[in-house]
Order: sequence, then C-alpha cells, then structure tokens
Amino acid sequence: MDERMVSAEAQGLEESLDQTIRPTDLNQYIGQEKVKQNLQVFIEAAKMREECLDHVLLYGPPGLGKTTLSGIIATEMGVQMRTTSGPAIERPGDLAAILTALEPGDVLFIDEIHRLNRMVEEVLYPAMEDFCLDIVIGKGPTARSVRLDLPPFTLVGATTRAGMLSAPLRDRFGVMARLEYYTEAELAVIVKRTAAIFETELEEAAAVEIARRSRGTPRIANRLLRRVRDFAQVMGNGTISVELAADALEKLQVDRLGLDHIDHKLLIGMIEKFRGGPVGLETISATIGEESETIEDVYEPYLLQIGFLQRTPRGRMVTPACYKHFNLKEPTK
Ligand SMILES: Nc1ncnc2c1ncn2[C@@H]1O[C@H](COP(=O)(O)OP(=O)(O)OP(=O)(O)O)[C@@H](O)[C@H]1O
Ligand SMILES: [Mg+2]
Repeated sequence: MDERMVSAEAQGLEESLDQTIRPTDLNQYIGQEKVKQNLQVFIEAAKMREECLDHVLLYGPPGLGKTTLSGIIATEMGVQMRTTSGPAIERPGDLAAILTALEPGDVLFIDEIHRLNRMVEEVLYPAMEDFCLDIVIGKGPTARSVRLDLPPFTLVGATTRAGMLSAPLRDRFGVMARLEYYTEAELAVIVKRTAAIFETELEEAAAVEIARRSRGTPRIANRLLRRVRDFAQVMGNGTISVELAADALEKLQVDRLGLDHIDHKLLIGMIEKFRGGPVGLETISATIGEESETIEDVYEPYLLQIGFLQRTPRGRMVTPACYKHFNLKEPTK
C-alpha cells in the first residue's frame, strides 16, 4: 500500500509529533460533544466517590482521537496512563506483569483491543471484574490456582472494530463511547489550535480549506497542515493564506473533498470498467490491484461516509453524487 497523504493511520514521525499537539484536558478536546459530556459526568462522579472510573471502550475509525481521549481521562482522574496494545500482549504472563505493576487508580490503555488472544482475554475478565488474577501454579495433578489481588484500575480499550470484540469482553465495559467523524467546523478549530502551537500564522479561510479536505479526521487535518506549512515556509512568507493552502493541497494531490489518486483510481475504475457497478469487492480488488481487505478497511469507509459508494447485496455501486464530483454523466441502465 502506498503512503497516502490522506491515510488516517499514523505515519513516520507522527506518533512522536503527536505528543506536542495532543490536547491534554477535556476542554481542549474539540468535538465529540456527547461522548465528552457523558465522560465528564462519569469522571466527576467517580472522583466524588473516590473510586476509579469504570472501564471504558472507545471505538471508531482510526485517527479520530481514541489515544488522545484515553490520556485525557487519566489526566482528568489525576492518575497515570500505562499504554499497551492487543498484539503486544502475547501471553497471559505478559498481561499479569502489566497488571501487577499498576498503581491504584491507574488507567491501562489497550490499543487494538480486538486483537487480544483468547488466553490473554480470559486473564483479563477477573481482572476487570474483581481486580484479581487467577494464577495456576505447578502442572498436572499438583497444579493449584492462586488468587492474587490487583490494585483497582480503569481499563480503557480502543478499537476500530467493535464488532470483532468477543461478547464477554464487551460486556465488561461499563462505558462504551463511539467516536464520530468530525465536522468541517470542528476540524477548522483543530487546525487553528495546532497552527497556534506551531506559531504559524493561518488565515481563517485557509483553516476551513484544510478542514474540508481532511476526511473528518483530526490526524489527517494535522498532517495536511504540516505539509501546507512547509509550502508556506519555502514558497511564501510563512503565513498560510487561503490561496497558498489551496495551491499546496492541489500539489499534494488531495482534491476538494479529501480524495486522492487511490480514491480516484477506485471510483473511476468502477465507472469506466463496470458502468458504476454493482461490482463485487473481489473484482474491484483484482482490477485496481489492491487487497480486498485494504479496500474494505482503509479506502471504502470514507467513500461510504460521504455517499460516493453504496453497498448492495450484488456488490458496490457508485452513486450519482460521485458522478457529479467527477463531472461525469451517469450511464442509462
Ligand atoms: N478532539 C480532538 N481535538 C484536537 N485534536 C485531536 C482531537 N482528536 C484527535 N486529535 C489529534 O489527532 C491526532 C490523532 O489522534 P489519536 O492518535 O488520538 O487518534 P486515534 O483514534 O488513537 O487513532 P488510531 O486509531 O490510529 O490509534 C493527534 O495528533 C491529536 O492531537
Ligand atoms: Mg491511537
């Protein structure tokens, strides 16, 4: 897969760059109003009772701020966050080591929690429910199980695929929060906030221009801002005007809806070779030379979200809105 300008996954140095631009408290966290309001209440209530916050599951597409929100939960609760991920915890012993090292009240953040293996999951159940570990000592007939108390903690799980979580794991979360794509106005605020941290001057209209092409995703918005800032520095006087932003985004091959060459290849391919569909995922995959899983997980969600693509029982179809975007006429069927 190409590195895409508009990929929602973190690229290159972004993970470390994030540290400087991540909001650290709920007030700086833009958008997701419903989730924020609820969390605020749960956090306050837990603090009043001097308990730790119930376990939280954050789910939604990549780059919408799950890791950020987990950090904010820890900060607001006044505790530390320990971070790990589903694939990183290979054996039950790995999880036991993490859990026994927690301080009372800590937030344990498990990214990609849908990728925990079964054996590890089973250790997690009693840990979440009763703050204890059941450890088996010895083997064969002399084996016995010992119960070990853990410090109380809050598990924050993050996943892009809530549907892949097993039911018993899902049921153990007291709070489930679905993160939504951001509006253009919210993304413009995020872009302005990041520009202020970079001490870069940015016209209001330029912020909107970047926001419009960011696919509802803060990570993409911040990335586009960084690249546009490069253009402003080298080709301009450092200030990001709307003309400069539009010109730079053109050069970056991100169109006015945030679509790039891969989206174009996929959509135009469906239009030219299959009269807009319906066409099966496997066929699309073979035609444009991308794995069907990648199409489904990475390319398709945003195209479905903006209503350019439709899923039907007979396959994917391009919509009238998509024809209009490309200035193409729909075939008469
Ligand atoms: N609500 C928000 N307000 C301001 N900035 C945000 C917000 N949400 C996310 N960001 C910014 O977007 C970037 C990506 O956020 P984050 O890493 O939390 O996403 P994520 O959902 O964990 O993604 P992934 O699924 O890829 O792990 C960060 O740089 C963060 O600063
Ligand atoms: Mg993350």
